[in-house]
Amino acid sequence: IIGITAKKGDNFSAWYQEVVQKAEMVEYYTEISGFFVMRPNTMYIWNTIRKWFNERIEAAGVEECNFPMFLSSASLQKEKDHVEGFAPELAWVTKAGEKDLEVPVAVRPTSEAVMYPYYSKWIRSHRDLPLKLNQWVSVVRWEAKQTVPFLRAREFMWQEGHTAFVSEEQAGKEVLEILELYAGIYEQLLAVPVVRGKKTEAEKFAGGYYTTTVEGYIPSNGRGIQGATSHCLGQNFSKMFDITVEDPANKGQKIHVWQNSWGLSTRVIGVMVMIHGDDKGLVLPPRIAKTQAILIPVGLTAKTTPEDKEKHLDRMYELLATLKKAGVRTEIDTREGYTPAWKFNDWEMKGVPVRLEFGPKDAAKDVVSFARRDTGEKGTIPIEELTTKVPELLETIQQDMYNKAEKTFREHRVKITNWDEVVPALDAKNVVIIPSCLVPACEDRIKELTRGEDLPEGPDGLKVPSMGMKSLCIPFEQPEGLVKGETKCLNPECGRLAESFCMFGRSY
Ligand SMILES: O=C1CCCN[C@@H]1CCCn1cnc2cc(F)c(Cl)cc2c1=O
Ligand SMILES: [Mg+2]
Repeated sequence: IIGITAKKGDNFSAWYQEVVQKAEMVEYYTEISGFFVMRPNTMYIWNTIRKWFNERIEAAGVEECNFPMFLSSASLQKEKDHVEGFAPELAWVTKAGEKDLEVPVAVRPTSEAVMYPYYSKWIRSHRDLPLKLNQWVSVVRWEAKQTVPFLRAREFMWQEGHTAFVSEEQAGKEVLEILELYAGIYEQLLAVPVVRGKKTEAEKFAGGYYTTTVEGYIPSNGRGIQGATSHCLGQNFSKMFDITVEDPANKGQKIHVWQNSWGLSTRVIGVMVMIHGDDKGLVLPPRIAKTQAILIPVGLTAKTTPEDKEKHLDRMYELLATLKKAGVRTEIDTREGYTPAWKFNDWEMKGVPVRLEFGPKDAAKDVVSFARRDTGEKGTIPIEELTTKVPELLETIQQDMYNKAEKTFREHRVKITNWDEVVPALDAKNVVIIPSCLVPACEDRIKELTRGEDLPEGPDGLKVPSMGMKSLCIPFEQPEGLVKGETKCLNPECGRLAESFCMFGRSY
């Protein structure tokens, strides 16, 4: 049988793996585990994101570059303090052909160590600032954990932006501008709501000064997920890599530049699949759908004469041309030997937002029958209104998908000021927002205190997460009710004063 066999509600991970393969988005690269083939349906989405993002960062003065994919252990040494935690993820090339390399080289897991020696060479005077470069590449991190398509892979595509400024203020301003673009990719293209905030000291990028983040929520398992990050690196890397300019204020003095780095990866596609998909398969937000509408002939039977069939199909090709001219990415499915029902299933599995059925009865009434993929709603559209009604319908679907996901996230983001309500809230698939002292040791203790009892292996090894909760971010949008100097950190064993409300959750 075609279609998805796993049910999203009872075996989420099996459902997810089935959907991304049967919707022809990825193949598992069975030769080497942890790697995936990105197919055209995925690349269309990634390229739509890339166009949208590039347009906006170019307008902000960011230029494109492409640095080598290998880095030397010497340059890695410069950032050894925070790299040691990552060392197990580094992939090394030690041989060329039969010969050992004099000096092994590492495959880039991120490109600071590759790029910043050149930032040091290029940036001499404050007139060389701001320097703003971005590259669209893939990186390798030899993950030890179980890999999952899009969400955790040993090689993934991303963009990494690396910028340098003369002052903390200029850097700080850009960090937030980029973060807002990341939120835009999620909310405007992928119809996925995100919470904007700052990572705690425990969760930030250790090599940086502070990390801002957009955090998503997966209703199926109640987990939080990091969506993309925009870091202010402060002067940490300019001190490691000697990136300085003359101080215009007083000669002979050097200023270490203030830097940012920001990245968004193909993980965003996995988040979109998990949130919008259903038991029929993928549900694509129209703005990123390669095919927005699929025209399917119906009502043509053995009794239909060849002339009538040809006349009918000719009319459908006219509809196809009309819709394409109106800017609707439309295809027509005239495959012989497959029933309309089979075709409906196939295109539903691939997540096409709108199905357009056209049969002799529709032709007689000069209408086209439509079916929405997201809600299943059906109806008819007069043919002369197609070029306005179908684009409108696609925009309605885009907004409805976002609003539905936003409501779900909002309803599962609960403010809690009584510790005893925390674990029940997590077990009810919520993320929580609690008063927190933001101290790393307190977070570690909270993780231990909130481990659920290990649920028995669910069906087919689906373990509902019972791990403890991690801090996800300190939301820029703070709830009411925290009185500085009075409200306590919610961790009953802590006793410190609360600094901010902090969002915590079981997470990826
Ligand atoms: O997150 C981003 C956005 C784009 C540019 N980079 C930053 C920081 C990346 C942190 N990070 C993340 N993962 C890493 C893995 C590694 F194996 C090594 Cl050696 C280093 C790192 C590492 O520094
Ligand atoms: Mg990692």
